[in-house]
Amino acid sequence: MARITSEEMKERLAVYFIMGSQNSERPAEDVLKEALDGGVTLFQFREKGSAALEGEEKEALARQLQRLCRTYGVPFIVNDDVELAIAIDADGVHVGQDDEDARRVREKIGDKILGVSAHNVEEARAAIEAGADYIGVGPIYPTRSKDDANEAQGPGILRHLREQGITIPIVAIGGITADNTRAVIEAGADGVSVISAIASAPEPKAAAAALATAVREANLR
Ligand SMILES: Nc1nc(C(F)(F)F)ncc1COP(=O)(O)OP(=O)(O)O
Ligand SMILES: [Mg+2]
Repeated sequence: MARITSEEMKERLAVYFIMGSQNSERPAEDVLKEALDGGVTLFQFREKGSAALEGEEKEALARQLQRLCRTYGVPFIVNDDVELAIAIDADGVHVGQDDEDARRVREKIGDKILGVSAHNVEEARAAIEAGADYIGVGPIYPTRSKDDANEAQGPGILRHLREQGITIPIVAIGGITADNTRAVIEAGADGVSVISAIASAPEPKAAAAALATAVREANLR
């Protein structure tokens, strides 16, 4: 299997749903199915928080959600846990600045998708050097989904990265909704990643569809 192309990566980043067992009162599988029906293009399993599953329970949930994504042809990305991603043959991993070194992760995962969090030009350039296929930039707006999140940066960081010649596929993260999606796409993001905008929505399918429409319309401008 070859590395994903930049063009396909950008398409996959359009509506990037992220969740784990702690992000909804409902079973994760039910929420994910509705999100996939609504048009989610990429999924990240992010199992974090004080009551996060561990060990066999975490792997069992990962495999369950991976199976669901496979039926929709949507790539399955694992957050932080590189060993789990390899054990279940996930489609990729996402690591942040405080996780395993991205260069080391690239060596371990071969051609799988590698996503890296970046907050500035230096971190973006380092991620590219390390072999990232995309970078997650944010939090763009205040978020309640990550208790150790940095200060919200606003869409300006996206514009700044593009002005500094960063051309790697970028997904915006942090407080993203269908209402602010146009601003982040116009500022230079290729897609949006969300947790609560879908996982906490009364209708995850409609929420995913609204995000997909907002990204599509912003790209037409
Ligand atoms: N999980 C993420 N996914 C993305 C993605 F690009 F995929 F949208 N961007 C950023 C993060 C944040 O990654 P990190 O800084 O390690 O914190 P955590 O492990 O708590 O998520
Ligand atoms: Mg992390």
